[in-house]
Amino acid sequence: TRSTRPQRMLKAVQKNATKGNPKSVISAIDYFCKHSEWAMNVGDEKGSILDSVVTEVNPSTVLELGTYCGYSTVRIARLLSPGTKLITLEFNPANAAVAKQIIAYAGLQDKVILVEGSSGDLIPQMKERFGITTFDFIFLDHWKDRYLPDIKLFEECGLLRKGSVLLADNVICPGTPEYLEYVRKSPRYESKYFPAHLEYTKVEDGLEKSVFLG
Ligand SMILES: Nc1ncnc2c1ncn2[C@@H]1O[C@H](/C=C/CNC(=O)c2cc([N+](=O)[O-])cc(O)c2O)[C@@H](O)[C@H]1O
Ligand SMILES: [Mg+2]
Repeated sequence: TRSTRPQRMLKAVQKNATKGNPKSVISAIDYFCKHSEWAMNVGDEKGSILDSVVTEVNPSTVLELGTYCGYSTVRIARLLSPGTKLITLEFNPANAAVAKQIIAYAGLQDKVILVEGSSGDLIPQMKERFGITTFDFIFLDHWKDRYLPDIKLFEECGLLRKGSVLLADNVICPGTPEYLEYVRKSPRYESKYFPAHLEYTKVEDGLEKSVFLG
């Protein structure tokens, strides 16, 4: 049977990137998406904004919703201080399998805990399964209609503290209007929009950074 796009992306990484070199893995995926097949990675332009926010926050506890092929997982994990791990949630086993291999190719497997399952089920388990009290940094990049229910779940589960940073991809395209309205209107968040473009295109998109005020 024909291969899948994530499988072809993995092949491109294995062919064009250098094992153990996260930067080369990121470049190989961006090249694949620009010259072979578009894929829904956060991409290089928004990825640079992601990098700057992760560097600024320098988080000790990190969660990513929607691993997909692991592109943003690699971007984030390569910037974490020694001993810090990021938890990433992915409910599609085929995508998780590809992401696992891409993360390992980058040499970042010791900095990543990839959990198969849905955010709705797993978020309430974070404390007991991973000994998390609160998250310093959360990257939302999963199904867009899950952003709002999941941020409310974070509040209900007491997983946010004063200063927790949530960074959401695609708030313009495909768009997350209900989430955007919530974080911009709620007195419990200080929100800021970072304009950019939909990965590998000229279509407007951007990231919304929301700081929990406690
Ligand atoms: N609740 C959940 N728990 C765990 N994993 C979950 C999940 N919901 C989705 N996922 C996984 O996250 C990925 C989906 C991302 C949706 N992004 C998108 O739909 C998307 C679309 C465009 N686009 O159409 O231009 C551009 C983008 O940057 C995008 O992120 C898939 O791998 C899916 O299996
Ligand atoms: Mg996205």
